[in-house]
Amino acid sequence: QGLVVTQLDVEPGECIKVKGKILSDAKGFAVNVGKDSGTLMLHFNPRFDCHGDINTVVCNSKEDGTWGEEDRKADFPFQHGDKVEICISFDTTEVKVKLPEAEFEFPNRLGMEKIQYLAVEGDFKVKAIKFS
Ligand SMILES: C=CCO[C@@H]1O[C@H](CO)[C@@H](O[C@@H]2O[C@H](CO)[C@H](O)[C@H](OCc3cn(Cc4cccc(/C=C/CN=C(N)N)c4)nn3)[C@H]2O)[C@H](O)[C@H]1NC(C)=O
Repeated sequence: QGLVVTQLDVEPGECIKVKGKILSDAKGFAVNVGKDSGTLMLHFNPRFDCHGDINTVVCNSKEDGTWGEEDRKADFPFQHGDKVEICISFDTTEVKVKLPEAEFEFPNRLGMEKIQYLAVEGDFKVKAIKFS
């Protein structure tokens, strides 16, 4: 189990910054934000080699424990061993994942108005978390 932060109150326009390092033999990692583990605004899941996906960012939402439709992104701006800084922000229509050289968007399917939960899972070593 990775880092889990609960009792957050992140509002639209605010930013959650996760700094860390991808393991050198990473198969995949995930950053989840939402209400709790069963209700996710965004499951941001870069896959190097897992579930049959190679170098693919898979995004999804989860409502009361049920996954939504997956959204596979074209961009894969990650490499084994990379130090990454991921900024997550949202508004009522979409959630954005900003990296220094890439940006991903995903619809705010559940119309969530605040983020109360953050979890980082898989082959990623969290160095710092910043809320701004
Ligand atoms: C083709 C067959 C049917 O279709 C597949 O059906 C699978 C099951 O539904 C989906 O997979 C599911 O997709 C979900 C998103 O939609 C979640 O990602 C879920 O994972 C949840 C989960 C998270 N976590 C923690 C975690 C997260 C990241 C890395 C690790 C560990 C790395 C291990 N490191 C090693 N070993 N070095 C661990 N555990 N489970 C995944 O199982 C596939 O996408 C889907 N594929 C396609 C093409 O449609």
